[in-house]
Amino acid sequence: MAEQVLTTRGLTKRYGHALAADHINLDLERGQIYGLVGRNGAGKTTIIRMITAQTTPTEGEISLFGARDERENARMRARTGAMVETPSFYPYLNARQNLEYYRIQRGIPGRNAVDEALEAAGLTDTGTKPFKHFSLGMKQRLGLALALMNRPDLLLLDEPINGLDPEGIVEFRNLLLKLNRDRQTTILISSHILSELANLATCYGFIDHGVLLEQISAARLSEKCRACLELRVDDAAKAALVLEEDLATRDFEVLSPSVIRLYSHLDRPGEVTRALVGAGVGLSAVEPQGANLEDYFLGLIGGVRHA
Ligand SMILES: Nc1ncnc2c1ncn2[C@@H]1O[C@H](COP(=O)(O)OP(=O)(O)OP(=O)(O)O)[C@@H](O)[C@H]1O
Repeated sequence: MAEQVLTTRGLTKRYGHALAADHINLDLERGQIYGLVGRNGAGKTTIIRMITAQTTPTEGEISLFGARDERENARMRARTGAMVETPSFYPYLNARQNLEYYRIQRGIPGRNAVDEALEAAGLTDTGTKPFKHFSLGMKQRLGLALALMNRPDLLLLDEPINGLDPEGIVEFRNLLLKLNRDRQTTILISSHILSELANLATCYGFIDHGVLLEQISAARLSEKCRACLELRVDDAAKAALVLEEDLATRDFEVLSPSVIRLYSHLDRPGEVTRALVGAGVGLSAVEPQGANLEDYFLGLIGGVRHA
């Protein structure tokens, strides 16, 4: 069985009457990259801050690496690294000097921790350049390096991609994929833009108004977002037979006795209509469908995107 890295049950945070996180149940297994997706103010930061113990939950439980109580959790937190707010770095110090400062402050043994972290964050060639001259992408990578200095097994990243240009996003994504592959680091990463996490997350949790609306694997999500023709028929079993025998396709799903999703013949709806009607199937609609990832998320929260 895969190792359970993080479990939350009923995790709740209340600020006055407002529920920032409402009974959140998360399950992260070793090696997963979990994308926590929600609009600004949905509750992502609050959840991450409860996991890192920067904020106390109003109610609910957290278990890191199978810990059974808060004392064990406190020990297990040494196996985590987090980047929640952009850390404050010294503007006149370079990447290495900034990390060395934090290494000593946090009591992390071994000077090679700094070199390893710089390497893992793709920052080995910044030389003597002071932090104040770093691009946003470099700043974010230094934040990542800091979170990696203790070689964490669980990495918690709050909106690390926010504001990066497309090239910066790809670079950051590749760094995380490499960490995940080489060290089996489990990653929880939040974003308000679902597509930023595409090709990265292996599992998604969609959050809105503090509520975790859905957890879904990346494979299942891309299946759900696959382009198709939705056929509304009077007899799905009979229609399925026609698709198999007359159109020689099995690439469809019967959703209900009257709805079929056909993933082939996308550019030939006329052919599909002729075959079904010709075989006596009552056909009331043939509709091209296929949400992209962002549409799926918006459909789920039922709202308009907020900037
Ligand atoms: N310290 C606080 N006091 C009062 N309300 C807070 C506090 N921190 C967060 N909130 C509220 O809790 C809700 C969730 O905020 P949170 O920062 O967790 O959302 P988020 O999804 O991380 O959004 P963002 O990306 O904008 O930070 C918001 O309505 C926010 O105003």
